[in-house]
Amino acid sequence: MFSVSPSFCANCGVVVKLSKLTLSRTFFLTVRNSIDDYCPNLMRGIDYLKNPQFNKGLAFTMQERQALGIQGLIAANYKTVEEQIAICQFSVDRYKDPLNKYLYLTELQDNNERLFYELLATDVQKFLPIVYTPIVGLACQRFGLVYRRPRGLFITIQDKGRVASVLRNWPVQNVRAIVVTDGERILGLGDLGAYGMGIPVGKLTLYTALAGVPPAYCLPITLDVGTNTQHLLEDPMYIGIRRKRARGEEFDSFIEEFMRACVKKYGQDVLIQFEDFALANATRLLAKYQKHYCTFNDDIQGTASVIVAGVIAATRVTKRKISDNVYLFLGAGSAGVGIANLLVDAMKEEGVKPDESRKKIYLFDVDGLLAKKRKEKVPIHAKHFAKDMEPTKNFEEFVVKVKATCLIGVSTVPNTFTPTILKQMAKNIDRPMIFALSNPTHKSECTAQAAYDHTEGRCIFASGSPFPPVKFGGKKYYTGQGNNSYVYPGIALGVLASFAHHAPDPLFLVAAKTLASNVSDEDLKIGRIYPSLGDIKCLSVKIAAAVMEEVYKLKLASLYPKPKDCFEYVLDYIYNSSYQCYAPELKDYPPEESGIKVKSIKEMIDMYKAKNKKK
Ligand SMILES: NC(=O)C1=CN([C@@H]2O[C@H](COP(=O)(O)OP(=O)(O)OC[C@H]3O[C@@H](n4cnc5c(N)ncnc54)[C@H](OP(=O)(O)O)[C@@H]3O)[C@@H](O)[C@H]2O)C=CC1
Ligand SMILES: CC(=O)C(=O)O
Ligand SMILES: [Mg+2]
Repeated sequence: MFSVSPSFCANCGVVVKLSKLTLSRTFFLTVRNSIDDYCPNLMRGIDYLKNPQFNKGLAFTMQERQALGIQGLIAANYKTVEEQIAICQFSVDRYKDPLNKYLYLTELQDNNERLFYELLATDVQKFLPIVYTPIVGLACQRFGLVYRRPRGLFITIQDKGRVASVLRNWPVQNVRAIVVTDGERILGLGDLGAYGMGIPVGKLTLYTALAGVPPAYCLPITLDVGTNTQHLLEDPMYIGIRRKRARGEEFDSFIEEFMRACVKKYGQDVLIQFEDFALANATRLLAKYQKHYCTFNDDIQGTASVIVAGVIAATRVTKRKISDNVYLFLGAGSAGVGIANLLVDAMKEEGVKPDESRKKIYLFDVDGLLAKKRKEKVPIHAKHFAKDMEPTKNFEEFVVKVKATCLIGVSTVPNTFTPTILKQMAKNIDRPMIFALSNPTHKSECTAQAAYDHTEGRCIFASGSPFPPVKFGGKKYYTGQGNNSYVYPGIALGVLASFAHHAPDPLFLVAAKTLASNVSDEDLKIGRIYPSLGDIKCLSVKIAAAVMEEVYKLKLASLYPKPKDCFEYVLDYIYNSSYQCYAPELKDYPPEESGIKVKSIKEMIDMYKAKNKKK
């Protein structure tokens, strides 16, 4: 903590008084951003209401209303943030259609950013499925309907040659993290083109909600290179350019221009997270840019990290080492091969050589087992996992043949882990591991309940999207969410806090180990191989601190000297979503009161519900 008084406005050169405020470094950075981008000397009172970074709704005190000149522009009543949260929770609950819940939260984010993040923090378990998978998938499919206020930047293939100038239109100057998609493989929903914007927006919302990355640092981008989905090209609501996808040189040179423009505008340490690109481009672009930019592919590396974490945590239940398992994948794309590669790295730490560990990993794609002799080509990114075995397309038989102990579904095809397959897994081993990772929920390879039902309740289960608790043998189990959201926000935070200029694979293994070490015995007892989402922010800070240590070890940091205590440093760095005070000099006034005395958010919601019922 340190005092800042006074500060200097980069826009107009006028000294801005932030006196008498002791500001955390985070707040300082946030305020600086705000000053740079929204010079208070240019802001009129109404702008405090219109700008989601500043807006507090009825939580503006009378002193603030007078000081900012907004008295009368909002209703007279004062509401505490707790009351506002209660109203929001009540409102979300009133919507039955999940898309309306999504819309409500999006509008809140667009109107009052701090309240939005405060609300999310009250119940991550409840709100995550709305702003993220599965409902974000639905929102993407209906994005023409959902799209209202601009959020995120669209750069189209028609902007080729002018990408830098489009990037300049983004109103915030010191962006530090970009999540970019081209919309070709949105969750397991296929090519949604420009409708894919929901994904970078949702992913970056989690940067802030789960890891406290200041929202002003975050820029969601959709590279609109067309779509091959015919019904979208014919959809009158479609918001993207109407053409088939750019491929080959046209696509590659566009991406190249985009990457260079990002670094030119935001510096060499701007973090660029690739999200939901289709297989061929995802693997190729990662290989091309990984060593030259601060970039990672979440579907490949983030997913690998979270699943390896789950496998490590499960060793405490199964009493088998990572290398004691036989891994069988349904799906050999970005996620599948990413996980397989990181499993090999994890087994190396158990003293198993890569050639040996690869023998324990089998992958299937649409054309069956990745076998050297099969007539269909084995994709280049997965060649090292191809087996000297007879080709087969019979997954069910193969589960028996290799006595699989861990099934990993990343195929986008629902219900492919059939009852027969699950029963066989229970015959293969006492505690089979079942990862049904395809998103959103209706794409999952099996449900949590089916996994328990067909393995006599002996499985260890995780899914990409959340499932309700499982009932089996008179007990309730709370299965975990094997989703990259457990790690990518924390990894990004560590990379940003250390000003790393690369984000290589070892960071993802470190994150996996940190995540696994935070799974408690209680978690394992109730069937979860991941920690409760209630502690996710603290977990992200731990992951970020561990990532920072690794960044320094690998000499990738640009922040020197290295902080003495990375955990403390990260804590000090993160965004505080509490409302800020805009009239500090009047701080001594008696506190505002809303007039209704209620004790808790729950009590307030009950009150609203009771009133609503009467009507
Ligand atoms: N839980 C999580 O955190 C994450 C989940 N995912 C989910 O995993 C799924 C896959 O993602 P990703 O790997 O990026 O996608 P890709 O398109 O890269 O890979 C999909 C793979 O599945 C294979 N496949 C498709 N249909 C079948 C089938 N009927 N039988 C066997 N294999 C099949 C494809 O084979 P082919 O190439 O031959 O067509 C390909 O190998 C998505 O649903 C996504 O939402 C992804 C990332 C993170
Ligand atoms: C979770 C995720 O990144 C995906 O399904 O693509
Ligand atoms: Mg993804």
